[in-house]
Amino acid sequence: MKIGFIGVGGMAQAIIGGLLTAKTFAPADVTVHSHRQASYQPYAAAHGLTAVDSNVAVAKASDLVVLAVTPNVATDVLREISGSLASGKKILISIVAGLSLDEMAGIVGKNVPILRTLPNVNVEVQAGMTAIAANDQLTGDRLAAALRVFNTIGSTTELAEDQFGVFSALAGSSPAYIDFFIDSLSRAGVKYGLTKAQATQIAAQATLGSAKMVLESDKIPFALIDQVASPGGSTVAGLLAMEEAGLMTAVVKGIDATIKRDAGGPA
Ligand SMILES: NC(=O)C1=CN([C@@H]2O[C@H](COP(=O)(O)OP(=O)(O)OC[C@H]3O[C@@H](n4cnc5c(N)ncnc54)[C@H](OP(=O)(O)O)[C@@H]3O)[C@@H](O)[C@H]2O)C=CC1
Ligand SMILES: O=C(O)[C@@H]1CCC=N1
Repeated sequence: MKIGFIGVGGMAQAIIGGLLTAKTFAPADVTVHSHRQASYQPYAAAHGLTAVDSNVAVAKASDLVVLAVTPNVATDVLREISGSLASGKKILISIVAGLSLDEMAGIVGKNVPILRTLPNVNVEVQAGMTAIAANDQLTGDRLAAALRVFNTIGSTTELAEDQFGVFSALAGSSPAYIDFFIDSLSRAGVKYGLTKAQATQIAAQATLGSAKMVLESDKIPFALIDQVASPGGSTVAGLLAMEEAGLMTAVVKGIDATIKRDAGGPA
C-alpha cells in the first residue's frame, strides 16, 4: 500500500513523521509534492521519501491520496487531480478543515471513496486525536486501510460532519492553546527563578500527567481538582485567583472564536 501527500506543510509533516516512527509505511512508499520545489524536495530527501514533480504524479503513484493543502487552494487541487481519481480505485483522504465530503465528491466524482479527517499535530508523537467521516463508497478493507493511517498515530473518533467545527476547535486547534497554557505556567516558574528549560519540562510533565489522570481514572476533572485543592491550602487560593482573572470564560471565548472562524467568519 502506497500513500501520497499533496502539500507537505506543518500538518502533513506531523502525520508523515508519526507514520515513519510507527513504521506504518516504509519511507520509499511515501510520495510527496507541494507548491514550491524548495520546500518539498529537501524534506523528501531528508526522510528518504519519493518526491514527484506534480500533484497529479502524487495521485498516480498512491493508493491513498492525502490532500494536505491550505483550504484556499484545496478545491483547485482536487480539480487538478480529479482525472487520476476518476476510476474510483484510489482512496482520497482529506485533512482540510471545513471541506465537506459532498463538496469533494462534487469535484472528484461520487464513485470515489473519500475519508474526511481532522487530525491534530500530536500525531507526530503517536498521541493524535483525529475525527473521521467516510462517504458511502469507502467500506470494508478499503475503509480499514484508510483508518489504519490514523489509528497507528493516535486515537480516532467517528463524527457527524456538522460536528467537525467544534472538534477542530477542541482537538485540532487546542494543542496551540494547551501549549499556550504550558508556556504560561513555565513563565510563572521563570518569574520565581527556575530556568525556562526546567520550568517548561516541569509544566509539560504536569500537563501530560493530568491528561492521563482524566483519561485513566474514573473521576471527572472537577473531582480531580477537589483532590488536589487541600482545605485552606495553596491550590484553592490559586484556583480562585485564576477564576477571578476569568480563566474559564477566556477559554470558552477562545473556542467560540475558533468555531466562528472555522465556519467562514472573519479573522
Ligand atoms: N496545522 C494543523 O494543526 C492542522 C491543519 N489542518 C489542515 O491541514 C491543512 C494544511 O495545514 P498546515 O499544514 O497547517 O498548512 P501549511 O501552510 O503548513 O502547509 C500547506 C501546504 O500546502 C502546500 N500547497 C499550497 N498550494 C499548493 C498547491 N497548489 N499544490 C500543492 N501544494 C500546495 C504548501 O506548499 P509549499 O510549502 O511548497 O508552499 C504547503 O506544503 C489545512 O487545510 C488545515 O486546515 C487540519 C488539522 C490540524
Ligand atoms: O488553524 C487552522 O486553521 C487549522 C485547523 C485546525 C488546526 N489548524
